[in-house]
Amino acid sequence: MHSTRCLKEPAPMSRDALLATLNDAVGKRVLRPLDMAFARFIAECDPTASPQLLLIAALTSRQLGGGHPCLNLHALDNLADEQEWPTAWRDLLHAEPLPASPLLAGHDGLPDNAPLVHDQHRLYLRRYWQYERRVAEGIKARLGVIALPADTLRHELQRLFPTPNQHGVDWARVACALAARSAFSVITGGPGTGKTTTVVRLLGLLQTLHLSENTSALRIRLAAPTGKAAARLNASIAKQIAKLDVDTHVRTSIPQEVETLHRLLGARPDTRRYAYNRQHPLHLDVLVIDEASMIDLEMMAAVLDALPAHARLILLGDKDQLSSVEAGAVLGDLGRRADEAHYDATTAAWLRSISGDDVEGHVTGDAQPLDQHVVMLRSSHRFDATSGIGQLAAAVNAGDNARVTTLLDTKSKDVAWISEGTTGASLALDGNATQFSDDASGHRPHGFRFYLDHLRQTRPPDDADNASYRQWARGVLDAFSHFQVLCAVRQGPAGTDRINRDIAAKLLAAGLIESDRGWYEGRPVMMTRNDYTLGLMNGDVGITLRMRGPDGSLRLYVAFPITRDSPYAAADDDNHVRCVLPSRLGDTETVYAMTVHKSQGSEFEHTALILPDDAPAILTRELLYTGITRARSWLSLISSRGALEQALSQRTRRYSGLAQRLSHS
Ligand SMILES: Nc1ncnc2c1ncn2[C@@H]1O[C@H](COP(=O)(O)OP(=O)(O)OP(=O)(O)O)[C@@H](O)[C@H]1O
Repeated sequence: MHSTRCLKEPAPMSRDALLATLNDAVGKRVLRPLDMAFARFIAECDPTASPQLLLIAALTSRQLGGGHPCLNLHALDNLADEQEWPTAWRDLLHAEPLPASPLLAGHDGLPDNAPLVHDQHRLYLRRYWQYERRVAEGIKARLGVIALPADTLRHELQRLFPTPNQHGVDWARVACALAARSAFSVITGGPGTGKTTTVVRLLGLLQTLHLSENTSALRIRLAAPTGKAAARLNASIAKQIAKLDVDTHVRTSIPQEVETLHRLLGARPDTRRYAYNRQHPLHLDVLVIDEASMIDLEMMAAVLDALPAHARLILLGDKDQLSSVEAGAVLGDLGRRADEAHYDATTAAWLRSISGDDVEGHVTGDAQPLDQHVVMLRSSHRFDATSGIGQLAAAVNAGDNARVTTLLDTKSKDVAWISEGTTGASLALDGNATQFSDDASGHRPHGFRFYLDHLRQTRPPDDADNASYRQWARGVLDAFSHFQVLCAVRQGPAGTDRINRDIAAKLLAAGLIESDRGWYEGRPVMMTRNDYTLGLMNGDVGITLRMRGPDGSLRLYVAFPITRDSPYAAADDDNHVRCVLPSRLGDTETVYAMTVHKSQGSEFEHTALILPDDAPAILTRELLYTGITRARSWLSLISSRGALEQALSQRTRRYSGLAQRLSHS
């Protein structure tokens, strides 16, 4: 469509006729009611606004619903096909130039009250244009090189990486070296590639370098986008700090507490504003954010706004995972060139002299400043060469259909493929254990019977104290987190709604739960919205348990795991459980099965991933990869061959201008 844009006149169409097509599109779910409302708002604000302007307003708004911060005018053809736009719109969109209107600002953002901004070949709602610019500016301001004492750096790197690397370049060492000399770095890699281990070494290095010249330590904060991800990093970081070979005062100056980004920034109920911002920056020198693939554009803008100018930002995450639920694909944009690395000759020479790593094979002529701040960790220490999960994840990432098929057709110790005959609910009780080859260690995957048996077998006596009940609740929550069913969609025969109902019915029939409706003991629920009053966030998972109330009676409560930094974490209680009456919980849903999107930031010993046959558009390589990599020890994949092939053949694409803004820094 772009190639012909300047050749045609817009097809005549009245505003009313256009608004009628928008209305139709809402009926067909091509547009959201919100997009229609935005077009109407533009029509009301500017009685002269052309039909073309109203249409691009609706489409730009619609893009946000699909996670794109902008409407890419160079991709109109693709979008029209993907999103099934009516043909009546196509002619209108061919018109060039875009109509002049006080409601449409240029790339300088003027007029500054215009709700739409046209920058290069992209159209934005102003708020998202501002976020993107602020993110780009915040990152660009940190792309300089920090001068470091070379001898000390060399010596400390040798101390942190004492064993010579057998496989050429030690990417963890490269990550530490490059991140040490800059205020912005991205460390990306798949599951178990050593991101946490590397960042702990990096923090040890930064703190050692700093303390060699200063008396007070660097103020370091660790954060993650969700409570689950924060809790996971909390557990792994503590282990890695204990192993770190640095002086004791350096080790004790590295924090172990990981907080959620919302809490770090001081989120306030019912507002998008945070307590920490440009006017009131955070009190820190180094900020590490894990699971950065989950950070959307708006959140990243808020983080960069709140970061003091001198502070370093280190992002950890897996660039190949699904992007954030909200608009933007920040880590994907930042890491899009990470596979090849694209270092320049200066970076390569510096690395050779400092860490001894030879990255010559990753030097390219088109190296960009951002590339010098991105390192990809390339081998998994969690999945060995025989691990089905590890090999499958790699083959999916590469889109290698033949390899995926070979791997799935071979019986393995940790992957079972069920291509027909079950919807997934039937394996939910016992976890499909018979489908896996024997594990030499005797470990077996479990299903939901595991936590429900645990619930019954470890229940405290009626007269037990509150602490015993909380300890019990923690144990049940831990047992529940062993197994999770993941679906690609919510609706349809393989969607979470249906699978949750089916699983509850099976558990009821097996006598494992007392009801499959309303609130019953054992019911797992997920928060579907942030509740700042209760200190619970969208995505938090709790389990309904009969527990002791303040009046001593036993009642149903929902027990949620909370992070140590939560205001509800009792100092005298290591169980970190928050118990809430079901009647106080607003939006929740049953969560034997959750969507892959919601599972980001979590891992389960055994994951059952169900792909639908009736929702091909949703199936992408990133979704499949994200679902597979939620499994730590066992994966049951329930999918037809067709659904798998569909997922492998499609990529998730987010239209954004961030990469381009950063490419000419
Ligand atoms: N260079 C290494 N050599 C050997 N083992 C390592 C190395 N780096 C990390 N490990 C081990 O591999 C495991 C995974 O490491 P780590 O938790 O740092 O990876 P990650 O990328 O952060 O994982 P996740 O996917 O859970 O975020 C840990 O047990 C860690 O001790």
